[in-house]
Amino acid sequence: MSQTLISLNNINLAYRERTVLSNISLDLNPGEIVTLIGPNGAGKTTLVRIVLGLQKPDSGQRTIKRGLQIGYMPQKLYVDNTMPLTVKRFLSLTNQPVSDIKNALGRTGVGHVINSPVQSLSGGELQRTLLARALLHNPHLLVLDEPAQGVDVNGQKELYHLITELRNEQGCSVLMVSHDLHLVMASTNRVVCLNHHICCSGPPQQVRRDPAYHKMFGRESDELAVYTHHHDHEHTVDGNVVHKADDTGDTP
Ligand SMILES: Nc1ncnc2c1ncn2[C@@H]1O[C@H](COP(=O)(O)OP(=O)(O)OP(=O)(O)O)[C@@H](O)[C@H]1O
Repeated sequence: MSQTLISLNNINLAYRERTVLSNISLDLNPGEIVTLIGPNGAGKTTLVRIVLGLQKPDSGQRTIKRGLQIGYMPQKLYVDNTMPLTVKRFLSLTNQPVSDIKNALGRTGVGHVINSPVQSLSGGELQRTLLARALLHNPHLLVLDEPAQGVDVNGQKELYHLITELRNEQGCSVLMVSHDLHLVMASTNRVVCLNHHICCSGPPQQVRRDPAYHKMFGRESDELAVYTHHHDHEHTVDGNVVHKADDTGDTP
């Protein structure tokens, strides 16, 4: 993996015998924006935690390029409402100089919130503050877990556009989790559809025509894509794969 930033090979993980991740192999390459999509409980955050090295898989290998800097934007931020915490103080916990904090907030479009309490931020301001925090580490890889949550549709488009701009400026790679393929289409090089295992992956235009993608997102996805094959497997409620008895083998 000379060029690859992080490589996952045959990752498996179960919680109390419930399969959460099955046979996941994934390479993250320089400069790529990779979007992980999948239904609630599909294992996206768990996979992100494995990528970050915060969670150990039951089996499989994670290989990381030496010296790789990762900036992480978590899905949720828990801040005690009784604890006074300004954005400046919150970002100072990264031990970065105030000038860098100001620059990062300015770059994500929220320089004006530097002295505001974190608890008072709007959904969009909070997401941009968390993005600024991830940028403070000058990352080679930005890992963003649902970066546009709590943001209205126009704000989401702007945020995904900003993520692409940051990738272009900084030359970093991006791994992000999203539920909205139609919104991330323009900002993504590769989509990985996860439902405990990788159901399909590829450029967004290809994935949105994939029957596995339709199977996963149901009627909502019908407006976006056209069936060309049939899906070769079903999922039980606990996410395990059951191959169809009459499968003819024309898998996507
Ligand atoms: N520490 C844990 N102990 C037991 N089960 C867990 C643990 N962490 C996650 N799980 C379970 O693993 C499954 C996958 O969770 P995960 O958070 O990775 O899904 P997700 O795809 O990110 O979901 P969402 O889209 O709702 O955020 C869920 O059923 C969850 O309840």
